[in-house]
Amino acid sequence: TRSTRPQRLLRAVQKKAIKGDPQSVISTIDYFCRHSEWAMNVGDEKGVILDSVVCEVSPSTALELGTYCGYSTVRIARLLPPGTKLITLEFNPDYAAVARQIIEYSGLQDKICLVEGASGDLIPKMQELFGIKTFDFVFLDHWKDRYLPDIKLLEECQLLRKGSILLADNVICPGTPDYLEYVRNSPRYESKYFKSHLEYTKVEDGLEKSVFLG
Ligand SMILES: O=C(NCCO)c1cc(-c2ccc(F)cc2)cc(O)c1O
Ligand SMILES: [Mg+2]
Repeated sequence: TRSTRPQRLLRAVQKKAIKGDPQSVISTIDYFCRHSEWAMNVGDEKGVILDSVVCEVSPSTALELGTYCGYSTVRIARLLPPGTKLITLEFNPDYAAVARQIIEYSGLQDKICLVEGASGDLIPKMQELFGIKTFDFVFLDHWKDRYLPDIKLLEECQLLRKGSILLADNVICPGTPDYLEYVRNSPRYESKYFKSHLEYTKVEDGLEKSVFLG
């Protein structure tokens, strides 16, 4: 049967990227998605904003919701200080299987822990599974209708601390209106919008950066 889009993206990485070189994995995926087949990675334009926030926060503990093929996972992990771990959650087993191979190809597997399952089920288990007390940084890039329930869950599970940074992809396209309304109006968050474009297109999209105030 016909290969899937994630499998074709993985094949491009295995064919064109330099093994053990995260930047070449990132560049190969961006080239493939721009010139061969669009895919829903955060991409190079929004990726530069993601990089700058990760460098600014320099997190000791980081969580990504929505791995997909591992593009942003590699983008984030390549910037993390030694000894820090990025936990990434993916519901779709086919996406997770490709992401594991792309993460391994990049050589960053020791900085990344990919967990398969629903974020709503896994978030309450972060303390027991990983001994995590709080997250310094959370990147939201999964189902857009899960952004709001999942940050409320992070609050309830006391996984956010004063100064924790949330960075959300796709707040315009496909859009996360209920999440935006919440973080922009809640007294518990200070929020800022970084205008950009939907990956590999001219369509408007952007990232919302929100600081949890405790
Ligand atoms: O659903 C998304 N992510 C979760 C996957 O499990 C997602 C979708 C899109 C997108 C798709 C179709 C379109 F027409 C426009 C945007 C973009 C993204 O960056 C995304 O993260
Ligand atoms: Mg996205």
